[in-house]
Amino acid sequence: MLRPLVRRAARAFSTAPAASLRPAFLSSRLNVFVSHEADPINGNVIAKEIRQEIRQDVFAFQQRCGRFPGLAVLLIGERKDSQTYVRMKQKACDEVGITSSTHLFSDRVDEETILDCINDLNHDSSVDGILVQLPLPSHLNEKLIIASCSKTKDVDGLHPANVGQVLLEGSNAGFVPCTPRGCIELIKRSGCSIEGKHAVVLGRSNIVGKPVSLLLQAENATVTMCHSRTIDLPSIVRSADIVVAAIGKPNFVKGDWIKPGATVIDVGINVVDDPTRKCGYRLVGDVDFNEVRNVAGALTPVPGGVGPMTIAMLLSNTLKSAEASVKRQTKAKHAC
Ligand SMILES: Nc1nc2c(c(=O)[nH]1)N[C@@H](CN(C=O)c1ccc(C(=O)N[C@@H](CCC(=O)O)C(=O)O)cc1)CN2
Ligand SMILES: [Mg+2]
Repeated sequence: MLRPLVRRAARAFSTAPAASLRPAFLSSRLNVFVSHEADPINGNVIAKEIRQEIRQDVFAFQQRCGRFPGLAVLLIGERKDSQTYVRMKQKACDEVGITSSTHLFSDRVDEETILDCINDLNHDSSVDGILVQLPLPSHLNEKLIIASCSKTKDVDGLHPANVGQVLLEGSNAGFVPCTPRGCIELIKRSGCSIEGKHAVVLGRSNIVGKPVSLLLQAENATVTMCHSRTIDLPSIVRSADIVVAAIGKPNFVKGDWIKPGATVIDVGINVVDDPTRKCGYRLVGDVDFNEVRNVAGALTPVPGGVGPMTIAMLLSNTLKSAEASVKRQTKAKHAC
């Protein structure tokens, strides 16, 4: 039976060595495989703790600087999932005291209108962060639109200058993309040290696979990046101490691919039919949770794993941007 996530969550915060370090093992005396259920890494609980920390820092910022940090989100088109994520971002901003505005556009909007809006936001001193919700309708040039956001307000960390910074600086970069940063936080807070470990990343997207590989490498993991053309994926995954799955295929990673005791981070959010539910569907990750939980040392669920961390990291990046903006203004004042 699945252990309740909330009951197990305390372990994620504990500074004591987590049970995630206690792998499934072959008992030397009995020489039998002792089955072990993975520690669920509770992203909801960890993200809530982070939001509480951010809320305190936001109010301290307001006391010091006389204003709240501001985030502007552009939502283009009618995708239900994007609408949900943008609503979640607004709610999280409200909770921590970040001022948020949402700019809605029809899915037939022309590129010029989007670029004009971004240009206005680039010059609006009450806006510290600009985020363009992805994916975009296919007629829009995603690269151009992202690159048109000021790199000093790119709280998604997707502007080419910020992508380059992650390559050069790892987690010390100005804006680290939210989902990859959330993955690293979850690994660390689950009690798993990254240094010296073999990390296998499934997927090579710009938004997750590539940056999370760089961050893991910067934390001194030995990283193998796998993708749709990788030969014999299961045997590579089997050699991993840490697996990050971001391949976009429901229940793709199976239990017998996992080294006993490994830490498994599931980035996938896939919708599958479920006639037993009123809504007719449910969300599953890229990892076959029911199989992998019997082998892994620690495992993120979907929902309630990486997703909530993405939003917590966005709030953190927005506050960071506001602080950097105030620093730049103070420096410019003193230079006069
Ligand atoms: N500009 C961006 N676009 C997109 C990003 C991004 O980081 N920047 N990431 C994803 C979507 N996303 C945020 O935008 C996101 C996805 C999922 C969640 C989340 O918390 N999911 C919940 C389940 C929610 C549900 O019930 O539907 C969970 O996993 O528990 C947050 C943010 C693509 N686009
Ligand atoms: Mg891929």
